[in-house]
Amino acid sequence: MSQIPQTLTHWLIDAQRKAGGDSVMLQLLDDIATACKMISHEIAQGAMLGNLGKAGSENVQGEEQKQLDVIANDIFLAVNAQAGHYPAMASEELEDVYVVDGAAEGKYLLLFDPLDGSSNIDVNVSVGSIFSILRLPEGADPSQAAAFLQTGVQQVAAGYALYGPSTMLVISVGQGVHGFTLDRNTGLFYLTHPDMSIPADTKEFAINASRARFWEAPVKRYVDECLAGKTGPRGRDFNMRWIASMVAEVHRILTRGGLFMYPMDAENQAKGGKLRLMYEANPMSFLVEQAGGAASTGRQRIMDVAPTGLHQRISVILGSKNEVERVASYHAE
Ligand SMILES: O=P(O)(O)OC[C@H]1O[C@](O)(COP(=O)(O)O)[C@@H](O)[C@@H]1O
Ligand SMILES: [Mg+2]
Ligand SMILES: [Mg+2]
Repeated sequence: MSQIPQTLTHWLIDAQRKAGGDSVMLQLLDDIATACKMISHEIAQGAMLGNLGKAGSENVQGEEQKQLDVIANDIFLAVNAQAGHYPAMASEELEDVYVVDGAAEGKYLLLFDPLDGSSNIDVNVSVGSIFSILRLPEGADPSQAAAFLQTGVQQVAAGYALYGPSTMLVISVGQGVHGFTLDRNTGLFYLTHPDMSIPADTKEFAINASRARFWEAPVKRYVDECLAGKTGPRGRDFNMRWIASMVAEVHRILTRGGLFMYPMDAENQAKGGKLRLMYEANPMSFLVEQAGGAASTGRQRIMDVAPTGLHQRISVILGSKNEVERVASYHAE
């Protein structure tokens, strides 16, 4: 009989047995998986459910919301509120902390980007969801943003769902990075990518090159050197990608290596960058470091940044370790 891969549930039970302690993390990740399956279903229907297009509203950051941004946000809130483990949650789509009724005893906090890369939704290109789980600090008031403002190194789990040609859930509880693929027939996630790891070297980078005129000198230098190819200072040809969906870019890097940059530049400097620290940069940095890669602002390790706001933006340079270190060294010069 052919071997059936391990289901997410069995993998979580195993992981909990090995780590000891209670089964809370198992329940938390199982709920995340349920929410992601529901979102995956909505997305897979494409135009059939009339869910594509604008919602006619803006989020807290003044960005236009798509209907699916709102739907995915509602699903994440509803599914993860049920078990009562989170007294509060925070989302890209909500200005303030969302307090969960009847969950005052909960010991964890959930932050999420319910739909990442949502500009891709109407053109049927991969999108994702990103999440970060923190402990509620002893004595902290979960209804206040201050309870959430912890450094990335304090995350207890993080991950993303990728809604691509197949739907995948990629998670880390601090013991490596593991990828699960959704089987639509059984509705179960199966372990297909155990121990994902990022090679230290790469010949592929990702950046939105339309912003080149705004780049700081170290970023411009790095990209120019890559583009110079074999006859340039790097002595080899590089390939470039830009999907405009961070989940899809990070997934590629976890699969075959690479460098991803959305740096602070002259145009986004006043905001601190484009990507959000708490529910984009930190969870992705946690995964990337767990897979042997690195994640930096260019000037400091992302997961050491002391956050000042729920929706804080930050410069992001992550992926294959030697390339991240090279860009950081250009910033230091
Ligand atoms: O359109 P740009 O400037 O290339 O930005 C793309 C980036 O913006 C994001 O889409 C931001 O995510 P949201 O869709 O959650 O706002 C990233 O996923 C992606 O890397
Ligand atoms: Mg996003
Ligand atoms: Mg989003």
